[in-house]
Amino acid sequence: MNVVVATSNAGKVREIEEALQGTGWTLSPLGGLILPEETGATYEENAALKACAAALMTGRPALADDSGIEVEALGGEPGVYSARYGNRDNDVERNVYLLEKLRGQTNRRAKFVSVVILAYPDGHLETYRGELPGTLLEGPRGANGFGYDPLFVPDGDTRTLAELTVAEKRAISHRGRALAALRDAHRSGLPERDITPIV
Ligand SMILES: O=c1[nH]cnc2c1ncn2[C@@H]1O[C@H](COP(=O)(O)OP(=O)(O)O)[C@@H](O)[C@H]1O
Ligand SMILES: [Mg+2]
Repeated sequence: MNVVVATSNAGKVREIEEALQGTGWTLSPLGGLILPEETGATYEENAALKACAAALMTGRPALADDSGIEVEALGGEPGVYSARYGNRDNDVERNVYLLEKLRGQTNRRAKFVSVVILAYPDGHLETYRGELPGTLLEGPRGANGFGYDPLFVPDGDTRTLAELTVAEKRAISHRGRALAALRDAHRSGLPERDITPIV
C-alpha cells in the first residue's frame, strides 16, 4: 500500500517512518500540498481533517497524527492547542512558556496523547489512539525528539524523551502505541480498501 504521510512536522515524519518499517508500505511525503487549518476541538477531528484532505488531494490512503500534551496542574492545557501554545512559534519558546506557567508548581504530572487516523479516498477512516503518562522537569534535558520531549520523563524511566533514541521512544510513546495498533490491525488482515475517490 502506498500511504501519504500527512504532516510537515519533521519529528513526526521520522517517528512514523521508523514505526512502520517492515510493513511493506511505501510512505510518500506530502510534497507541496497544504493541509487545512486545525479547526477541530478534539485530536480526532483535527487528525481527520488532515488525513481526509491529504487522501482527497492525492487519491491515496493518507495517515495523519494529531497530538498534544495535557498538564494536570493546568487543567489539561495545552492539549489540542499544544502546537501553538502561548502563541510561541517554535519548540524552544513553547518549552520556556510551559516552564513559566509551571513555576513553583509541585504537581508536575502530564500526559501525551496521539490520535493517528488513516483516511482512504473513499471516505473510510481508521482511528488509533495512544497515551503516555509522565512528569515534567524544571528545565530541558536531551537533544533528540521534538516539541516538549526535553521536559518530559515518562513513567518507568529516569531519562527525558529527548534522551531516548527514536526506537526507544517508539516502544513506549503515545504515537508509538497508536502506530503499533495500526500495524496490528493490518497484520491481522484488514482488507485492502477501494481507493476510488468520492469526488
Ligand atoms: O511526541 C511528542 N513529543 C513532544 N511534543 C509533542 C509530541 N507529540 C506532540 N507534541 C507537541 O504537540 C504538538 C502537536 O501538534 P499538532 O499535532 O497539532 O501539529 P503539528 O504536526 O503541526 O506539530 C507538537 O507540535 C508538539 O509541540
Ligand atoms: Mg493539533
